Amino acid sequence: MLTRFKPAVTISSTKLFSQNLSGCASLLKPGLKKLLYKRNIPGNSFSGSMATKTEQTSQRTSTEPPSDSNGTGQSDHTTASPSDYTIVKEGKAEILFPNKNKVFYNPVQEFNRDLTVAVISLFAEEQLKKKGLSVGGIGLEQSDKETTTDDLPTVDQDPTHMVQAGDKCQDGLTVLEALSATGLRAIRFAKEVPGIREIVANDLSREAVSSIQKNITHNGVDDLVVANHADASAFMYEHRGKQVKFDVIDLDPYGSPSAFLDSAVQSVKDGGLLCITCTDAAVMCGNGSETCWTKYGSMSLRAKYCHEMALRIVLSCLDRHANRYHRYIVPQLSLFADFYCRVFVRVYVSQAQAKRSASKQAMVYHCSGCDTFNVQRIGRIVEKNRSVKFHPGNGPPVGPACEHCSATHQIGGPIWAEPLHDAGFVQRLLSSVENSADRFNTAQRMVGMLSVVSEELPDCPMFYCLDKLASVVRVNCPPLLAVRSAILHAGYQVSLSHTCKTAVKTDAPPHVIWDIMRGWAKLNPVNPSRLSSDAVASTILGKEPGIEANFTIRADANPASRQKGLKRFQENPKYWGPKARAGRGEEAQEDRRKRLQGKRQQEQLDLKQFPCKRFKQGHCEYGDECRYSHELGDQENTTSSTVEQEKE
Ligand SMILES: C[S@@+](CC[C@H](N)C(=O)[O-])C[C@H]1O[C@@H](n2cnc3c(N)ncnc32)[C@H](O)[C@@H]1O
Ligand SMILES: [Zn+2]
Repeated sequence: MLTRFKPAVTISSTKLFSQNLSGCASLLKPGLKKLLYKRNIPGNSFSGSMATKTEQTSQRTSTEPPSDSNGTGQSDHTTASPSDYTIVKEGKAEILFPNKNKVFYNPVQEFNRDLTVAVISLFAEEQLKKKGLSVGGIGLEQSDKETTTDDLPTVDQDPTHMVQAGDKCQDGLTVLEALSATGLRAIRFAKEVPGIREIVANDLSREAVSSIQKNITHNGVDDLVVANHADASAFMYEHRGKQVKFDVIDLDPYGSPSAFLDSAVQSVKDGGLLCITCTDAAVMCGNGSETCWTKYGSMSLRAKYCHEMALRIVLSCLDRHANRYHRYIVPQLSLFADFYCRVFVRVYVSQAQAKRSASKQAMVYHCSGCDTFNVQRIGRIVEKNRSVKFHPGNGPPVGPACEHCSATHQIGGPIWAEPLHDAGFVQRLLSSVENSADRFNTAQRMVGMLSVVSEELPDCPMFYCLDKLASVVRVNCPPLLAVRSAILHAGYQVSLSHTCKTAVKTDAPPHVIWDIMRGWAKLNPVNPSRLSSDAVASTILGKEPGIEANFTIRADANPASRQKGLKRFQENPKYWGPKARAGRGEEAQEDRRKRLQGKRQQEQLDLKQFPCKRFKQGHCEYGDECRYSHELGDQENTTSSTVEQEKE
């Protein structure tokens, strides 16, 4: 059983809570009056109409600042000295971070938090517009005048209708940061997102809630942020059904969010926004597909497109959770950054729309020999006149063996096969960040990444990776622009993916891609001795191409984000990676991590300087995974020049 509602206050203050606060408030000292008023907010505002007395009491007590871990019943902010904390500044927030590492904080995730502030600001802007209010300071004032998007009314620029960050807005958003740790995110939302009515910063750890409370006071956001001590799932379940729900829920757990998804999809308002982080990317990238199955209900694959597939697995899982409650998702933005997935999705209620979800999900047939992939939708919709019929998908799209190399297929999924992003939303987000870059420390990276995202082909799940295509057929790696041009010359579309800098995302069927590689191999002949022992390469190159590839460089083959020289694919930040959980011999682990950071990678790099003997002799079964170099002679030059071009 949960113990979260166990009051940690003295009996006299608990008694006060059970009385009518407006009646007794005048008897209290001003400071205490403010504190009690604040604690009472969740019960009143989330219940919308009138919550039952029991509900109010339990919610109020759940927001009590917890006792310290030594069980004195006294919140440790009354006893701690300033030397117990390090001050961390991020955005407009200043966080007192406990030196004992009892509470979680990962500085590397600043990009994640910046992005979330930008996304929620834009979401708030769109929601408030419907209520005749406009928001200031998020870089959209100009574009608002220029574009009237969606079904939103135009808002006059009357200053009395203008909402600023930091001010409480009665018509504004209710936000739940369900796994808050220090409260950093919640406090940043309070200070940087305009149009906030209330934010609940929740955590299960007593130390964390104590830290949140301290930081709320330190930042002077008592009127906007409430600390709450509860299990996130239980708290969200309390706000499903007829209870008034949250406009925005942020989930930023240790590892997988899977345990929180069912409650999250139910406790967000119709049309509300979920912001979800997954730092268990490894399991979604094929390292433990059985674990991926237990957490997300999908099989992951070890493939070059695995980071995009990870995003699609999370979205698939979210939509399937939502469907159980006649809900469905619409992704706004889905990013793979550094070592984690971050998805922003809106959740809507509609039984009719939820029925369409099977046709938005797909299985992936991945060739174990040449990495060709085929996507198979699970459902099929036939619409005629006004009738809509739902059928199982037709398939499979492949035979028992790969038509290109004769190897067998692995089956991955289900994955989300619809677009990862809402193009309009991404465009407006990009404008907002460009026009107010000084709001964010990581603005440059945000602009670069959002620019690549805005160029991604929306209807082409997954992609090929240029170096992998080349290594499969044992040719030197063609320049990215040459392959992109060949695809365009053949009459298909092509784009990059924000998840991989050598991605070839295209609507061209696999046989066209292999024809292009055959064409490249004709221009750059492969040493026959290399082919003789490689069944995959010799099978693919043994077929005559159906089309003649044209590698003449086209101007439209160079994406705008690349021409502009934007910061699109950043190097891993220092000490990157998911941080260890708080309070578990953390210091030692952290030190160890810093000591070892990059060491293994360095060792790998060192070995990569030596040519692989097996590869030289014609066959290395380790392929891309080999610790030694497979880049020999002229190959080396072409590959590095491709990378150089990418860096330009
Ligand atoms: C990764 S940290 C959150 C970091 C924070 N969002 C940030 O940006 O700095 C995860 C937090 O979730 C809390 N937590 C873990 N399980 C929980 C649960 N079931 N309910 C509520 N909080 C939980 C942990 O105590 C920890 O503080
Ligand atoms: Zn194959």
